[in-house]
Amino acid sequence: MIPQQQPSGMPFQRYQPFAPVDLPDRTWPSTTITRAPRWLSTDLRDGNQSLIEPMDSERKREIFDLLVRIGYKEIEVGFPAASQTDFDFVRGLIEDDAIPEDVQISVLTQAREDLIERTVQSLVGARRATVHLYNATAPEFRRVVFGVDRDACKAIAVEGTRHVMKYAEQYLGDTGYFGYEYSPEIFIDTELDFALEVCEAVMDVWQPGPDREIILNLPATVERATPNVYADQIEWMSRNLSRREYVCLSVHPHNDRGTGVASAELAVMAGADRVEGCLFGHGERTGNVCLVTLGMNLYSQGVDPQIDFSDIDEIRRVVEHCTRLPVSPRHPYGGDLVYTAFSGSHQDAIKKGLKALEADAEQAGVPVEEYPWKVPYLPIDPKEVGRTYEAVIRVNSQSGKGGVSYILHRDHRLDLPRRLQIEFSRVVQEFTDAEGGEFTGERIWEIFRETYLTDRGPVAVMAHRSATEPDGSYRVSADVRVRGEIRELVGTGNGPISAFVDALAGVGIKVRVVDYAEHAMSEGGDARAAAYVEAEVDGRTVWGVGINDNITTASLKAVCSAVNHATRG
Ligand SMILES: CC(=O)SCCNC(=O)CCNC(=O)[C@H](O)C(C)(C)COP(=O)(O)OP(=O)(O)OC[C@H]1O[C@@H](n2cnc3c(N)ncnc32)[C@H](O)[C@@H]1OP(=O)(O)O
Ligand SMILES: CC(C)C(=O)C(=O)O
Repeated sequence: MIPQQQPSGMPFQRYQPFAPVDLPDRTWPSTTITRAPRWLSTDLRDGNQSLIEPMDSERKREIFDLLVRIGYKEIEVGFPAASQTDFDFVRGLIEDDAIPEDVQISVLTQAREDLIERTVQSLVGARRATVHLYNATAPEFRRVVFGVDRDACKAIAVEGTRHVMKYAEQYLGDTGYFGYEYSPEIFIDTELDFALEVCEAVMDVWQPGPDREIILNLPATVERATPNVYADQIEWMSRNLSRREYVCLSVHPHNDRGTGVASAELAVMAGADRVEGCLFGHGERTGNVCLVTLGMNLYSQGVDPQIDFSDIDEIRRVVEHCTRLPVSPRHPYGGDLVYTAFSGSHQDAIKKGLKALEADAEQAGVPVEEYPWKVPYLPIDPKEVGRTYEAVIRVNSQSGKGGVSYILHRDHRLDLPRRLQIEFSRVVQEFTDAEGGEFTGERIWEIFRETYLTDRGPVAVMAHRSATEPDGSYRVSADVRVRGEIRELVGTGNGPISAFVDALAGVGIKVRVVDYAEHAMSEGGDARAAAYVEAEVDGRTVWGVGINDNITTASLKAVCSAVNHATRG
């Protein structure tokens, strides 16, 4: 019988479903994103305002320099009217000439005249700057926070815009490029017709036109709907706004439902031109949408994100240092574990995928790093964000032969035959089950050596000489330590292995070779070689391994290894 779910007992009835948008002819579901939107980083504002310990000027500057270095062109640098630290930081950027010519800084303010004046004052001398004004427009905020009706709420936005223009003229004049951004805060909960009405009224004051854009930013201040609803809202606004060609339609998703990235992506499909967010999703509560994930999602679809994430760990280090908050090891693209497979079937597929990629690239005559990436379980090539393949496959009790043999190949260039992979992974499994935790490459190598490359056991070959007899048979004479005593053993066969097996039979050690493989471990004449022998010894079928500069020596060692392995059990 299928198990029946039980009522949770939690008071879910207190919550209402989000009302959908009536947009039956929506077009966004059938669009695709073919180029990066404009990005605005608000790490230094929304990101900073939500830290346990807000950044000091040094940390803010470190983030600013990082953002510039990796390619962000629009950076919200603070809320200058909020504190002397924020004000001084903006002044420092301008006075130190730290803002490249092609970077536009922006600053946020409430729609309060004194705050607007101070905000504009912070920008004196800036080459390119935007004032970003906001007021909440949602019904609950009109009622509870501001105690205003629709008209009074709209008037706050309109008056605020006038004040921005007045003080910009007074303090900034024509000294640089001055931009304006307006956000109906809590847009996601605002009636669409009212959001439109407020934005239109703001535009009537700002008068956007050629070379005078307005940024209208429609925030999901608290993400409360599924991403498709946000997309509908954005498409509706995009369709209904007048002067659309002069409007940069911007979105500002938060991540309260854990769908901030999806909301941003669907919003771009629905017509948004610009996305505001933070590196690694810092920001109020669950954070702003993560700019790293958005950028790398585009990258993984073959679209240039216009941001350089090639040293993702450096980006993460700076962000962790400045925010004093860790990035989760599971964070898309930048987390420590996101390119790592522990489980057997994943490791197996990755190992095969990497091998196939190399082979396909070689066949196509293209360097592997230029060949179209297609490796199971890895959406992108970790090397492109500065990771190596070292961390891709890691071994614990969930791992199988694929992972173990991958590590032996990666670290020691050993290509274990399939049945040896199976045998050795069982050996490793016994250790991982008993000891728990992760097994490093060194630990796996130690177990491999203890299992196959030790001389512990009844036989060890010390030296050998061989010759081809007149009848074409092969003759081996070998100095062998047999049960603690050095003996010279002689045997014949159709090759060195069968001759050596014949020699061992002379001292009562019965070996039947079932399978054999060998390969060079590196290229060139002086390459070391690995030999693998699967042999039946005393009724047990086991593998032995020999490694030596000389392939014959490696083969004889592999036979001894099988004997010793079988005897030790
Ligand atoms: C969604 C967002 O992230 S918005 C950005 C939020 N970020 C911040 O608030 C960080 C910086 N803020 C601050 O440091 C402070 O809020 C300051 C310095 C700007 C203002 O401080 P205070 O004057 O003490 O006001 P306070 O912070 O309590 O703000 C609430 C007042 O501002 C009003 N208000 C809030 N937002 C706005 C707005 N966008 N436009 C106009 N008035 C606003 C409220 O109605 C309230 O007014 P009341 O006191 O008359 O009831
Ligand atoms: C000021 C606005 C854009 C904001 O931060 C939000 O709504 O989350």
